[in-house]
Amino acid sequence: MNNQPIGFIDSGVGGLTVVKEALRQLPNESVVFLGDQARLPYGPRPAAQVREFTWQMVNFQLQKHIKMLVIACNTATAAALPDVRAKLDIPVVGVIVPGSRAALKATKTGHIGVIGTEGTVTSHAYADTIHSKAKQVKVTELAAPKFVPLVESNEMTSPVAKRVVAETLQPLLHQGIDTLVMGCTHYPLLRPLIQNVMGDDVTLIDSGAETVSEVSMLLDYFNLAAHGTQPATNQFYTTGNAKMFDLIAGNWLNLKVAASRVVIDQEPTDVQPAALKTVVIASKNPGKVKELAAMFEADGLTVKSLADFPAVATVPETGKTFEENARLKADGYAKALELPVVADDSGLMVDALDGAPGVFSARYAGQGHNDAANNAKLIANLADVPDEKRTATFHTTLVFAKPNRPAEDLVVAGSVQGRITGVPRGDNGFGYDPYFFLPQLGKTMAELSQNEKNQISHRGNAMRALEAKWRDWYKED
Ligand SMILES: O=P(O)(O)OP(=O)(O)OP(=O)(O)OC[C@H]1O[C@@H](n2cnc3c(O)ncnc32)[C@H](O)[C@@H]1O
Ligand SMILES: [Mg+2]
Repeated sequence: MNNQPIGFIDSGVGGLTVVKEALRQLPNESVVFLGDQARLPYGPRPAAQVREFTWQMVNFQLQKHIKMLVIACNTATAAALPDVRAKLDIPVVGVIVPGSRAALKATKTGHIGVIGTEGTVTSHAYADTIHSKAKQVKVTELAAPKFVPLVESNEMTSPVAKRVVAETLQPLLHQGIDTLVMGCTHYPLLRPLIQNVMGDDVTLIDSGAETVSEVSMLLDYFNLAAHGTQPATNQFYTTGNAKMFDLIAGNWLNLKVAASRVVIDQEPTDVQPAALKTVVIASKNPGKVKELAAMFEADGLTVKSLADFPAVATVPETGKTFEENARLKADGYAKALELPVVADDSGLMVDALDGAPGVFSARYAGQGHNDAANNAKLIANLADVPDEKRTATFHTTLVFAKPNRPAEDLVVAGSVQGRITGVPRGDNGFGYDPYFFLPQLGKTMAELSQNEKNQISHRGNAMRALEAKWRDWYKED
């Protein structure tokens, strides 16, 4: 009997699929989980580097006095399990043998498919393990390098994920494969998509979940199981972004965790692949988010908005200018989320109303304000103003902020002139768009497509100013 925790390590959040199964099957056991999100994905890295990183995680876990170690990562298991097992005097469990065993049990056709990272697939760890037990079984291995970035950027159900999964798995179809090993602990988070492409006749093997049965057996064999007399305690650590970690754990695994960020290597880590970089558009206005997202997505960044972070406290817009408010929002949310943030403060300035509603554009109608009420108030206030005096300007200030470094904010602005009509036109856009008439086009802003609006709008102009500068600014560190 032993109340010390079991250590779990992975390159990212994928290993949590194993932890979740452990919490279910072994509720008395305490868990220490460490994900090396700052350096994922491990898949494309050389085996020697994966081994080095794995040892850094192992050393962190040893300081937590673990009684058993689970390498909840296929890439790390393939690269480092024999080495780690040889040097530690506690039991060390990998995910490849349990996954292989379960696949052998499930297959009837004798043809097993294995999907994994490049590292796992080129090591042939699954094929070798399966063949060491049953030579006649056919094994087809396929690398799915795009899956881990999808999961780590919280894109599990997006149309992109659907397309990537369908395209990746094509080579495995119509070959007589009746069992498919999800040879990466991130993949169970894509399980519905994978099952959908492979068809209901194919049995999916969750190698991580299978591993927990092995852990359970070893606890008994070595007489290491917890007493169950005191409540289990679970600790979660990441080398990356703790908020993102908690979000994925909560949304997808229903695990309420509050991860802590830790540093396990003293050397500065190398740059994360662009696909894993995230920028948050700190706005609650879906119209704005839609207009701003395209620019960053085109650069391969993952774009989030405040809708992805429902728990974050709203930053009050107490500034007197667009810039003050945009800075408040950008700095406030960047600090709270520990991520790069773009904030937009914008509004309509009507000359006949001395620049109103200005920074109060969103709240013009007061309590219970919304677009319709704001527009109604605007039109009422302009009732006696003749057409030629109804000139107005839309303005946007954009502020790009890095976490905890407000002094380095990147600030740009853009505007567009027009006239406030009496009769609304068009269904596109948002806010005051149906009343904002562009004489040169003979249309209101709401009669333009998204693309057309971006070409002439205040936000489009500000985005072009940002476009010219942000990459250099973003790279500086
Ligand atoms: O603060 P966030 O969460 O970003 O969202 P918000 O809608 O409150 O945004 P602001 O505080 O910057 O207020 C801007 C208001 O100005 C108006 N507005 C800004 N850009 C507009 C556009 O492109 N078309 C129409 N109305 C716009 C609209 O009423 C917005 O609610
Ligand atoms: Mg606002």
